[in-house]
This record gives sequence, C-alpha cells and structure tokens, in this order.
Amino acid sequence: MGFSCSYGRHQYHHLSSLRASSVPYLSHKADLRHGKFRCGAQAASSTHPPKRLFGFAGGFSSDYDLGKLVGQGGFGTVYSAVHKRTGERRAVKRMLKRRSPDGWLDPLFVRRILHEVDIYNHIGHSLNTAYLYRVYEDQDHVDLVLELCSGGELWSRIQVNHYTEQEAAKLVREILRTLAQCHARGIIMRDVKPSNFLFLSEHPDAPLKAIDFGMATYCAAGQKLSDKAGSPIYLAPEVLRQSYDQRADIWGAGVIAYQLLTGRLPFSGEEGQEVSDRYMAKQMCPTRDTNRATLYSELDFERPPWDTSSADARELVQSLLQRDPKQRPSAGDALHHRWLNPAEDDSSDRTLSGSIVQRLQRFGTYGRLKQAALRKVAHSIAADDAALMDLQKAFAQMDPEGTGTIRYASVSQALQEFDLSEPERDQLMADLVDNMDTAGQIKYDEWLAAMLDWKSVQDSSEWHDWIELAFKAFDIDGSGSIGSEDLQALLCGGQCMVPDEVDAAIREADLDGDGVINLQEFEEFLTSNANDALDLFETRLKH
Ligand SMILES: Nc1ncnc2c1ncn2[C@@H]1O[C@H](COP(=O)(O)OP(=O)(O)OP(=O)(O)O)[C@@H](O)[C@H]1O
Repeated sequence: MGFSCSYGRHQYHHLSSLRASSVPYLSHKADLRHGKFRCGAQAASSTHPPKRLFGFAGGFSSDYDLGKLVGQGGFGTVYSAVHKRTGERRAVKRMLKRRSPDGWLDPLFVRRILHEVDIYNHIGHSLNTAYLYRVYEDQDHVDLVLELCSGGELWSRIQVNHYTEQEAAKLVREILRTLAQCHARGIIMRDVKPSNFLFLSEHPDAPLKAIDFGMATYCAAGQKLSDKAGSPIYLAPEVLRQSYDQRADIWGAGVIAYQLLTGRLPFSGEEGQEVSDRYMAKQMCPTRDTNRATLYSELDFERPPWDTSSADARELVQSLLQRDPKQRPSAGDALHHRWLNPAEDDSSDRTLSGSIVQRLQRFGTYGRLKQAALRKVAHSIAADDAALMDLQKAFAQMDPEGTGTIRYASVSQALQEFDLSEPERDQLMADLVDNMDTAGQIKYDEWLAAMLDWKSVQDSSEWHDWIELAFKAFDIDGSGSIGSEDLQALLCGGQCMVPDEVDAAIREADLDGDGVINLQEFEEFLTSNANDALDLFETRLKH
C-alpha cells in the first residue's frame, strides 16, 4: 500500500509515495545571497542517479553554534542555533543521512530531503511558513536552517487556553492562508494538524507558522493523489478512499477549527464527539471506528458543544467538514467567509501602504527568472509613470533627494510600521534587489517590480510590447527563444554555481517542454492570475 502507521507521531509515512509523477511541475530558484536554492522535481524523481553527497553547502559548524534541543520528529531532530557572525537565532532541523552499506545515500531519503527543500523554497517568502534560510550537509547529516519559532505548538495552546471566537478565527485564518498559498502553487500539505503549526514567539498575538513539509507534494489542477498520507483524525474521507486533491487539506483545517472552538475532536471513534485530550495523550493509531466515523458519522452543530457558538462559526466549520470534497470551499473561498472577516478587517479597499507586506511576500514567492523578467518589464513601465502615482509617492518618501534609489535601511525603517519580527523584515527584503553589487541600494524599477499590481498592468495596451522588449533583452544570442546559455548569462553572469539552476529556470516557463522559452510561453509565464491575489497573504498591519 505504500504507507505505514507511526504510533509515536500519528502519521502515515509516505516515502514510497514520492514519485516523479506526483511532481508535475518544477521550480528552481537560486539565491546566492542566502545560499539557498530550489531543487527541481527532477532532482526528486526516482530516476536521479545514486548519490554520495547532495551538493549542499558545507561548513555548518563554522557558521553556527548549535544550541539546545527544541523538538524531535520521526525524521529529524530540531535544535536552536546562533549564527556566529550576526548572532541571529535559528532552528536547525538535523537529519541523519541514511546510507546503504556501500556508502550510497538511500534513494528514498534523497527524495524526501530534496522534496522538502523544494517545497519550502517554492513557498518562498510567505510569512505563514517558517522560512528556510539555507541547507548544509556534512558526511553524516543534512541541516535545514529555518526560522526559529519559539512560541510552541498550536496544540499546546489549544490545551491550555480557552479561546474566544475571535482568537480562534484569527488562528483559522492563518492556517487557511498557509493552505491558500500552498494550493496556489500546486502544493498540497497533506499533514494539516495542530503540531505542524508553531507560534513565532511566546507573545499572545504571535503569528502562527507552518513547519514540516515532509508530507507535502505537488498536485496539479485536475490531478488526484491516491497514497494515504497524513495523520489519523485529520485525514479527510477521500484520503481514506485514496482519491484526493488539495481539498483534503481543507478538511484538516476544519478538524483544527472544530478543536479550537469546542476543545473536542469531531471524529474520534464510536462515541462520536469525545474530548480530544484523551485521544491525543494516548498517541494511538486510529481504530477502524475512527475511520468509520470520519467516513460516515453525522455531526450535530445544533447541540452542545456547538449551541453556544455563533452561527457564522458553525457555518464555516460545517462547510470545511463537508464530506463531499466538491462541496467543501477552497482555502481562498473560505478566507472570504464572514466569520473570518469582521467588518473592520475588510481588505477590499486597502491602500498601497497597507499592502506593502503582502506585495513583498507575493514577489518573494516568484522564482528568479520571473523576478528578473518582472524587473525588466517594470523598467519599461517606469518611463510611463502617470499610472504609478501611488508607487512613485511611496518611493519618493524614502528617496527625498530624488536619487532614483532608496537605501535598504530606508525600506527596513518603513517596514517597522508593520507587525514584523526583525528576521521577517530581512526575509521580505531579501528579494528586492537584483544582486548585492548595488551595495544596499534599491532602484526604482526593482521597487516597482515587487510593488506593482501586475494584474492591472496586464490590461494596458502596451503590455504585449513591454513583454516583447523584455523577451528580446533576455534572448541574448538573438535566436528567437530564451535558452540555457541566455539564462547562464542572465542569472549568474555566465557561470551558475548552484547545480541545476538554469535548467530549473527554463522548466518554470517552458510549457511545451522543448528546452527553450518562446515569446508566447514567456508572456504566459508573466501573466498573473488568481493565484497571485494579494489577500492570500498577511497584511501584518498593526492594530
Ligand atoms: N522552525 C522551527 N522552530 C522551532 N521548533 C521547530 C521548528 N521546526 C520544527 N520544530 C520542532 O521540532 C519538531 C520536529 O520537527 P518536524 O515535525 O519538522 O520533524 P520531522 O522529523 O519532519 O517530523 P515528522 O515525524 O512529523 O516527519 C516539531 O514538532 C517542533 O516541535
């Protein structure tokens, strides 16, 4: 069947399920400033040649001091760590390399690591996910250096706190945002449960971040997955039936919402609604009764413990737990539900300054080629500035002398208006500049590329001309298409240091798979769609 049940961690493991076929599209992004890169699905495919090393950076212990243990998973041990030079605190997920007796890395281990790194990077600079800074390896371990979330698991707060509906709504909104961003990028998380969401700090209003994408995989529109992956009691009925897609994550969010609002689990066995503490404390595998309850038992939202909840809360949770996935809302639709949008938080009329954090996150989710291409297009648009009054004004405030560049420090200063930790601020700014040669200066078109409302720009009669100009600039050898030599020059000045970087950049836009990008593919690649909606991202406005 390709899965097994882990009693200690309530999990169906699915190493055998990481087939190339479940990774339908690819992404690659090198960020040499942070030593980060995206692995393509090819890297994660079963056809990858045997490896002794991954090719990640060495020198973890020259860069970091390892601190105390902060968590233990089935796959990795997580420690705190301090960067020796900057003093920044991080989490390090350390995984012991699994090898065969003749020294080759276990191919399933290779796939799991490359896949997890790929998915973390594909989610990019979302503030709803612990950020992956860098990956190291030595002879025995792979180390993922992650944003440190020191506020504990969502589960621990469910146990100790009694939530008001408003507080519960905030947490459900954050979980759904994470899912909406994953789903917009073709990723299904497959392990939506309270212990995979950590609070950034111990502050009562600390944001919630998703961790652990070891179960996550890609699922294209219309595709169905069949391997039973996830954690019992959060598994959707269609996962038990082994034919599911992204909507299965929504069910998991529904179970968490149910727990937050009632302190109980919706489907915990024969007796129906039991107190979840008992179930969780026992750390037991699901009985057949639990699965049967998930598949068949009816929930009554009129009787205790639901009789004291608001009608809006009930309506949303009921919809998230619709047994028929087609009747379940998408994460994006659920985010528009009344219960999650008290009137004062209406984002429909948000000003530019109110959405800067959302725009930076969105830009940070794009791969390197797309970022470079948007900067190029922005360069053309910058000349036509009538339509860009707001953006110009915001830029001018940070560049009072009109030099045409703003200092990194000015943007950092502007971001202090928002509810962001210092590492989050740095994380958001990391993709603003094309390269560090600019010595901490951000040019107007770099700023525009990150801030523009690309959807409305596309309506301009000049859109096609701007795309064509950028395409011609990228087609350095004038062959009529963008190929690997063009991208070598463009992305890394001739010699890419990150393995597979150029191929992966091509794959991002090469729809017909002929190894080069033509003009039509380039235009389609740059054309934004609903997946780029700003309201998938946190505003982090201070209240
Ligand atoms: N970024 C982080 N900051 C702080 N603690 C973390 C972080 N990431 C993970 N942890 C802690 O380490 C534990 C194990 O991490 P994680 O779930 O990623 O490991 P895993 O081996 O992939 O687990 P699994 O068995 O679920 O596959 C988590 O439950 C959490 O307590």
